[in-house]
Amino acid sequence: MDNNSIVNASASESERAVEAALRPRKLTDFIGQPKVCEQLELVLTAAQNRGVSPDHVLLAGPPGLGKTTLSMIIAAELGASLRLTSGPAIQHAGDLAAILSSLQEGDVLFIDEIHRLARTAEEMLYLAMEDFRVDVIVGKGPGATSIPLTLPPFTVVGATTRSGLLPAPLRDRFGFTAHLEYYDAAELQKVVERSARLLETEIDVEAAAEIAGRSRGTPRIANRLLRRVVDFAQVHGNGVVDRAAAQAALTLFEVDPEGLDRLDRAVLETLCTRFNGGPVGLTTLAITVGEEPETVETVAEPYLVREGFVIRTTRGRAATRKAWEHLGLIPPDNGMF
Ligand SMILES: Nc1ncnc2c1ncn2[C@@H]1O[C@H](COP(=O)(O)OP(=O)(O)OP(=O)(O)O)[C@@H](O)[C@H]1O
Repeated sequence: MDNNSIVNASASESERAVEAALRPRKLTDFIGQPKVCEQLELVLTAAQNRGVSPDHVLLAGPPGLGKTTLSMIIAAELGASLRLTSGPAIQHAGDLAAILSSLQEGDVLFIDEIHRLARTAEEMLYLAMEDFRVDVIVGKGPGATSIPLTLPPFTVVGATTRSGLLPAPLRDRFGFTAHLEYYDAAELQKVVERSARLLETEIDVEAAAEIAGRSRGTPRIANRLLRRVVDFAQVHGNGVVDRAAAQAALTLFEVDPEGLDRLDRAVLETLCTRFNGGPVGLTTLAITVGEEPETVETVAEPYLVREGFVIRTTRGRAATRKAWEHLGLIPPDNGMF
């Protein structure tokens, strides 16, 4: 088990290319996140009515919930050009200066993983966002001079999975921050049904619900599971996705009805059967499972804790009653429950 897991919320570059076909292009096609959509629509419409570029927008939330999609929708709704970059792609302030100085009036600049910008670039960005100005350094050493360059008005859309890591001065430059939440099962079912339509695949309601229920609140995972289910239905059936095909495909890929995969279940089984439910330290748990502590902590644990299968205590990780019941085991009568 590694980051290539079918239920990993992050995507590789090649997967992003496949995903592009499934992105909603308008705010009205964007499923879920009703508060964010309503707020965003207001911000964009008000700016358009005034004939100005909207405030800078920060999109905060876990991977795979639609931050890149929303940035594209913002540009499309404004009829603006979109420039895409990311924190890790900007190694030096000069890289950012080159992008900023090429912006046209009204452009939308999307900066993914904005919390990973280099410090010098961050400082340049404050100034550009606040005063639409960038100081370009010409020359090197003692002869270097700084030439102020005025930029046309533009809108930065920043995306971050870790808004807590953003320095306050940068956070303050965003006039509007949208917090994306995990999707509920009904919303994910709509995502699956919409994607199936785009993939020209027939899917019944039960199958869409089955996939949605195993998608960990994340559209990216829903779309990935759907692609595997479609493969299964095409290879083993007539291409129509029904509940039996969905269940068989997801069993084959070891994603259970709660969306747990092989590593998640191995962690729970180890906790319950080897350590009587814990608490047990992370390192001991990871060694017993045969994984690196970091993998257990960053890949399996967040979802297990979020869904109430595991709790973190000062003495280590412990299984909850829900974990025992999920594995079909009887919780011990040790006063923990
Ligand atoms: N609300 C939605 N409705 C329909 N599809 C969605 C929605 N949100 C996301 N998706 C789909 O999920 C996939 C991932 O979305 P996106 O790339 O926008 O996520 P992200 O939050 O930017 O992820 P990351 O943080 O990893 O960059 C895309 O294929 C997109 O079409």
